[in-house]
Amino acid sequence: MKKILTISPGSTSTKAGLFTSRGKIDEISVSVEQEYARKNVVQEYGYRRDLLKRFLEKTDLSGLAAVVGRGAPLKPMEGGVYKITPKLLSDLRECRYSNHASNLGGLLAHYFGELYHVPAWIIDPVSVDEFDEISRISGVPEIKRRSRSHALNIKATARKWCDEHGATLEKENFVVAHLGGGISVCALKLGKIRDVNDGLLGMGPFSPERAGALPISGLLDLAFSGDYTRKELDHYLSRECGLKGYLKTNDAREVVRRIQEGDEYARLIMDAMIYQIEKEIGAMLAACHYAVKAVLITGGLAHCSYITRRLQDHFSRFNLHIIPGENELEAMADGGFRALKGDIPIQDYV
Ligand SMILES: Nc1ncnc2c1ncn2[C@@H]1O[C@H](COP(=O)(O)OP(=O)(O)OP(=O)(O)O)[C@@H](O)[C@H]1O
Ligand SMILES: CCCC(=O)O
Repeated sequence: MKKILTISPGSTSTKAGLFTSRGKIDEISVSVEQEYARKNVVQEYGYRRDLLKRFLEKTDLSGLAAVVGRGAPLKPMEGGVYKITPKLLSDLRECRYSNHASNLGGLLAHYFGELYHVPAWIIDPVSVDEFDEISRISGVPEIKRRSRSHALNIKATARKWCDEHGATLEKENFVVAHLGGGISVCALKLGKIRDVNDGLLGMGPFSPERAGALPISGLLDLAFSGDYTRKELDHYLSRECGLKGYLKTNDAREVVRRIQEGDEYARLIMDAMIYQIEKEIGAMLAACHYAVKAVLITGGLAHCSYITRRLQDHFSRFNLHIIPGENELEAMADGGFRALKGDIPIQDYV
C-alpha cells in the first residue's frame, strides 16, 4: 500500500507523520532543545534533519510514494501542490520571504525525498495568494495588502467540513478563522482565499504572539525611536507582542488560569484579543456579503472554551462550527494522495 511521509516544522518542534490513504500509521514530534534553537531557522536544519532521520531509520517505509513538507512564506502563488525545485530550495535557504520555521518543511522534504528516491512536494504554503484584485489595495499606492495565512489548515478544515456535511468546497463561501500562535481570518469563496489579514505581520487581530494591525503613528514612533533595526522590529512585532507582550506568556491556558484566579488585567487583554477576532470575522463576513455556508473556527485556540463560547454567542446566526487543532500533517497527506491519484495537478514554482 502506498505511503506518504509529511513533515511540519514549528518554532519549537518538528512533527512528522506517515500515512496510507486510509489514515495515519505513525507520528512523531521532536522538540528543538533550546541550546540548538537559532535566530535564523535554517541554522537548525542539520540538527532537525538528524533527529528525524533517527526516527525514520526505525520506521517501515516500504511503499513510500512521496514526501510532503509544510510550505513556508514564498512568493505569492495559487494554492495546490508544488514540486520542490532548485529555485524553491534557494528561496527557502536564504529565508528570502521570511525567517519562519516552515522554511525547513521544503528543505527537509527535499532531503528525505532524495534519500528515499521519491518525489518531494509542498502544499498550500503560507503565501497562497488567490486574492481578488480589490483585496490588494491598501490605500497607499506603494503598499499592497499581502496574502499570508494558515492556508493549509484553512483549506483542509473547510474541505473536511464539506465532506462531513455533504457540501462541495468549490460551490460554497465560508469565513474560516485559524486561531493559533498567529491568527488568519479569511473569506474563502468557492474554495479560494479571496481575502485574509496578513497573519504574519501588521494586519488583523493581535494573537498570542503577534501584534496585529496597529495605529500608524505609534508604529512610526517605534520605527524611528532608534531602539530597533528593521529586523529587530519585525521580530518584536511578530514574536514578542500580543498576549506575550502584555502578559509575558503566549499560552492561552495560562491566561485563562489567571483570569479564573481573579486577574482583571489578564481578562482585559484576553477580552481585547477576542474583540479583535470578532471584528475581523465581521469584516470577512462583509467580504462575503454575509452569505456563507458556515463560519469555521480552527487552530489551537479553538480548544479554549473561554474564547469559543464568546464566538458561538456572537455568530450563532451564521452557522458557526468549532474544529480545533491544526491537522497539518493530515492535510498534507490528503493533498499528497489527491496528487498521486491525479485529482489535482503538481505545479512548478517559477
Ligand atoms: N487544549 C488547549 N486549550 C486551550 N488553549 C490551547 C490548547 N492547545 C493550544 N492552545 C493555545 O493555542 C495557542 C496556539 O497554540 P498552537 O500550538 O496551536 O500554535 P502554533 O502551532 O505554535 O501556531 P500556529 O497555529 O500559528 O502555527 C496557544 O496560546 C496555546 O496556549
Ligand atoms: C500566517 C501563517 C503562519 C504563522 O502565523 O506563523
